[in-house]
Amino acid sequence: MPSFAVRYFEIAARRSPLCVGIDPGAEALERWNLPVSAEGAREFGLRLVEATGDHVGVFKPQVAFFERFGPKGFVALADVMAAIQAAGALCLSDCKRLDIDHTLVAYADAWLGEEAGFPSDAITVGAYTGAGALRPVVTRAAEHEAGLFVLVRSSNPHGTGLQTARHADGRTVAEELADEITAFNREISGEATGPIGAVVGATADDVLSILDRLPQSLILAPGVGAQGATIADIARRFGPHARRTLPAVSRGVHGAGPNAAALVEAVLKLSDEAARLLD
Ligand SMILES: O=C(O)c1cc(=O)[nH]c(=O)n1[C@@H]1O[C@H](COP(=O)(O)O)[C@@H](O)[C@H]1O
Repeated sequence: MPSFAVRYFEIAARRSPLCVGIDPGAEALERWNLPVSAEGAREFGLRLVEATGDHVGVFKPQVAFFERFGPKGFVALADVMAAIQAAGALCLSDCKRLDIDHTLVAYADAWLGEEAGFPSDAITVGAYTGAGALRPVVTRAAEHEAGLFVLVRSSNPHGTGLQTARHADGRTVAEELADEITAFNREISGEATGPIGAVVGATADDVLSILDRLPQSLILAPGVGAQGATIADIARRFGPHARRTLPAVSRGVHGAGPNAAALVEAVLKLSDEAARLLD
């Protein structure tokens, strides 16, 4: 199987570079006249994938919105993941796992590879325990041609202080993490795009020095739509790095629902902007 990056570039060219989030929060479920339950979350995900699946390259189910319903929520998540796969799209499971290396092995078992509980094309992870702690999950991702997206610069205002704090050598915490990601990617993939991507919010203004340090990473850019950023903001803020960026949109798409035609229209409008502005 080709690497996650190769699979992404292929489907982005054929369908869209957009990453559509599946976030069945209570407000979204009520808007779609669905019960706030595991069944409602399942229906929400299945309808979104059914309506837009032909046009979307990557779906990103946010695991918390399923996990909140306990075991039934996890069954619902598995059904939605199966629908994503059946639609020929990539599944980026937004589970944001984070721990010491020993425990991350169990998370890798849960999310990466055919034998995993929730086999995903890619997942999101945190790195507060240090990039070195990610090694087992990096190894697993590389073995299974899966992708990892490490949270480097978040889209929310609360992360700024922590992520832009400076080391004695002058690099910010986010820049140091970016360097470590690139070192991993070089080790695994030589000069090619590696399995380790980065999450860099579309809302942040100070990201070029981070992106310059991530030449071999795909970039997941949440914050478009409900959090106030636009695709044009990504083009402006990310500069030459925009062409390997997945703009991530959740409420900005499903807020157009539940009507299927309106969902498709929202996806096509954003996809068209992304194809024009991010290339
Ligand atoms: O990793 C993420 O996807 C993520 C990182 C981040 O810094 N900010 C952020 O909003 N996200 C996720 O991206 C999605 C954004 O949703 P919307 O604001 O509705 O488009 C949510 O699922 C968030 O959990």
